[in-house]
Amino acid sequence: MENSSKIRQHCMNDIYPDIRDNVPHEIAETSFGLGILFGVALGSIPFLQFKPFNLYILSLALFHFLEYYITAKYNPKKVNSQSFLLNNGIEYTMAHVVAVLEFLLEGYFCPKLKAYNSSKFCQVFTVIGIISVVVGQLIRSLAMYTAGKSFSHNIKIKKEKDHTLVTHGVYSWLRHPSYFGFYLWALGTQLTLLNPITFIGFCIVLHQFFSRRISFEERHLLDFFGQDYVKYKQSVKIWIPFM
Ligand SMILES: C[S@@+](CC[C@H](N)C(=O)[O-])C[C@H]1O[C@@H](n2cnc3c(N)ncnc32)[C@H](O)[C@@H]1O
Repeated sequence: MENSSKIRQHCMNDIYPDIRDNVPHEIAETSFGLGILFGVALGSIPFLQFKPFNLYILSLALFHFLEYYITAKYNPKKVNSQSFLLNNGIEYTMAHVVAVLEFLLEGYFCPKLKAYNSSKFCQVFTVIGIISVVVGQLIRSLAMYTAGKSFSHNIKIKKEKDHTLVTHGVYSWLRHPSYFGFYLWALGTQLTLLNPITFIGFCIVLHQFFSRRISFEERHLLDFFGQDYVKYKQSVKIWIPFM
């Protein structure tokens, strides 16, 4: 009884996601698909020679699931089927297609380069990659949780009523923590795959992408929050290299 009145109150406060943007069977299918991918990648680790590939698939499935889950839990008014970020632009899809191709080609022609246990060199890079993926994912998810209603996957060009300047928690030591987390996560996936070419490619593409995105986003944040954003910008760094 108490539960149902709470739910009614939430509905009245418009806290629940708009069902028209969250078609239930689509959300169920996507979550199921990501869960299957995660389960297969995890379950087949002991049987496959190229374990870095399993770790890569695990990190991809978890990343896309968490994008929707954290938005749904901490920013439910903004969640929609696109929040999985599976349609994250042609560049994102191409980057991962090229990464998989590099992995497969190098795995075929130079299998020693791809086997985690073939040398100390491979082990060190795989471990650094896994740590980067985990830390990057944690920072990204923490940023989404901390920013709450002020977070949106699309950059806002008009200030919404519930948009406040976030300067606490992870935002007090990184100015764009979700981008920093994504940057670390993405480079970590390429280190885990032991992919030298796409690692360098990701460094260049991500740097260009975030430079453009941050300067556009900050123009609007200055517009929304004026002097408060100027002060914040002066005191907290981005920490993405060369930005
Ligand atoms: C994809 S989120 C990225 C947020 C932030 N750049 C980050 O990396 O954590 C983009 C939205 O967050 C908002 N935003 C960015 N920094 C913010 C801050 N410190 N406080 C409130 N909103 C912020 C922007 O206005 C934009 O609409």
